[in-house]
Amino acid sequence: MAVFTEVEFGEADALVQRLGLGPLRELRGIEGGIENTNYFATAESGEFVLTLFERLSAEQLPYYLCLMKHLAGRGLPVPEPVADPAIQPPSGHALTIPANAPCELLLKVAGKPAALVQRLSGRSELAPGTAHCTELGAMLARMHLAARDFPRIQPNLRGLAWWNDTVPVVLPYADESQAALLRAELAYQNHIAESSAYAALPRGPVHADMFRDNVMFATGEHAGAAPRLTGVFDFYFAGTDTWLFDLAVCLNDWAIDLSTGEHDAERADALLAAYETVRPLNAAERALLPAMLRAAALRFWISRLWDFHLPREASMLKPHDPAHFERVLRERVYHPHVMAQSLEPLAA
Ligand SMILES: Nc1ncnc2c1ncn2[C@@H]1O[C@H](COP(=O)(O)OP(=O)(O)O)[C@@H](O)[C@H]1O
Ligand SMILES: N[C@@H](CCOP(=O)(O)O)C(=O)O
Repeated sequence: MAVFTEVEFGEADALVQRLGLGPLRELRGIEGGIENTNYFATAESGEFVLTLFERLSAEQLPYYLCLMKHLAGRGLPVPEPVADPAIQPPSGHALTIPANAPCELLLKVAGKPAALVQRLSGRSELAPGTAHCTELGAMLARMHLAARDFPRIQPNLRGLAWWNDTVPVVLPYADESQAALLRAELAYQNHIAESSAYAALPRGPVHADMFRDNVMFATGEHAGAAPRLTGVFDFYFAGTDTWLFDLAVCLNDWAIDLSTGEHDAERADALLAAYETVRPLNAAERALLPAMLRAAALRFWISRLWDFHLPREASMLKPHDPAHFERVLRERVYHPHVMAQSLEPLAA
């Protein structure tokens, strides 16, 4: 469970009343999550999630919150943040908004930057089948397209620069074989990032952490009904990056056997085919998919090593297992062609 900062009921009540949502009825710390403090907040006018940001700064947050609002406005199942009526949204032409321009969605609670977002319905499916992967793949592609005209730009803060900074920090905790793999993979990813094929990849705002536990499906529908995706949350690792990296993050979580780290071809096929019904991959993306699957595995191996060996204080905390992404990375390095048969031949 992760509540790094305790919030007084009275302070949360004053906030929801100021935002015009009526009195607060209940405030409950949320289990799960490792980055931020989260509470379910039930107010007279509805159900919300109150998030206090523990690592991200007030300069970085407008990008995430405005992206959520942008996507919700385009009909994507994303929690819409509640605006503070006391803050003027930036004016001017949408294309000119700097990433850190003042944002009416950014609040302050217990001295920390915070947001209050709509609570989504549904439940995460931690053992997804092909039908869940189909829903996910189509939604991911729709999200990429819907974010194309989002007017702020902010790099993926857990991208290559962060990997280069953080690998030396975690190396002292790695054994010889792990250290060799971390160094070799980092060198490989730096090499890929300098290639012309990489420069040709389409990019835009991406979620970059769309794991099983950050997606919800409808509950209570009749037995045998096809799964229906009802929400995606936790946009706080989002950033401007390649769409292919985002797809690779999903494949490495939704289409992997969690006990072995092995590729699951059926689920991968379903996810990729659904993605391509909305947005077919181009030739550069097809060529670099194996490299991006490795990049996505490396990214989460590093962050898990970092969280595991350099933990923060928390009154409720459940760390993720770094060894899982070490296994996934080894699988991706040893079996680079597993996705080849999932890619439909390019139309002539
Ligand atoms: N908008 C939302 N609607 C419903 N539940 C949410 C929402 N946001 C977060 N949650 C719940 O809170 C938990 C932790 O949120 P998460 O964003 O993953 O935390 P962290 O940012 O710390 O990783 C999720 O597993 C989910 O149960
Ligand atoms: N999904 C990442 C870490 C972030 O955790 P989340 O609970 O915020 O999704 C991982 O599994 O390492």
